[in-house]
Amino acid sequence: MRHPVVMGNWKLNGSKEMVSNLLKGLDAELKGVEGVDVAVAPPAMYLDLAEQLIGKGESKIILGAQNVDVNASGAFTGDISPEMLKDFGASHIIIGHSERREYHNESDEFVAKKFAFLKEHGLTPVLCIGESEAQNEAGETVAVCARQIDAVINTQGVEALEGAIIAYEPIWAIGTGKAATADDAQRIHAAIRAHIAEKSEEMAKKVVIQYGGSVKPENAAAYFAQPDIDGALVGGAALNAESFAAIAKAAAEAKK
Ligand SMILES: O=C(CO)COP(=O)(O)O
Repeated sequence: MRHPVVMGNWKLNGSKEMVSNLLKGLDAELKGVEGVDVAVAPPAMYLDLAEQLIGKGESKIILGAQNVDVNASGAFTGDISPEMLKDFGASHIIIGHSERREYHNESDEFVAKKFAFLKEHGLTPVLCIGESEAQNEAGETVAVCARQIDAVINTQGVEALEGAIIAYEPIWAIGTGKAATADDAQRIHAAIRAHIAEKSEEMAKKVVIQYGGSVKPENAAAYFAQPDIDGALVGGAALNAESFAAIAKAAAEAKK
């Protein structure tokens, strides 16, 4: 049985005050909640503060980050290494988010390199995949997702997925309020799993696949009721302690 993981991607949002209020609120909301891993990915600037606050709290919130670069140290202005993320207690690292693929021209190959680098340093990659609206309308969804995953499998072997998380995020559903239906998301998740099963049935059964794209407290339970949806990667609704905790609680309830 796969353990559900609900992760909040805060994107480019936050201030010291907001991080402090959100994490304190979340700690209170999540007290006694079990059966779900809850992670947050604040902007890198706030990892230090987040690590301290999470350490003081009672809920076992997992600290994550939104990106990593592909060099360990040296003359790479502006980059952040896996060891730096580890230094602040961040373990679950989002890579390949569609916003980075689009605004920073990150290719499948570059994202796969990040994946390998995280694994090498004992960190958990949260690999985002997903199709654009045009690709969706052209019926290319599964092919796009398969290509994005194959960039990892073909260079590192299917075993590289051990312990990693895949986040299926249809681009047209991100921040639009136009969420995929639970049935459609389930169909794609099952297809992603089937694609991985072509290489390893065991890995396909084990790997956690989150859905992301306009997940809210109102629609979360419907996703988690699906057999192949193991959690969520949440944007907007993760910026509010009550709504993010409600999504985490829905996952814990559905996957009991
Ligand atoms: O991109 C997302 C999480 O990584 C989803 O964002 P929203 O939940 O705001 O649609």
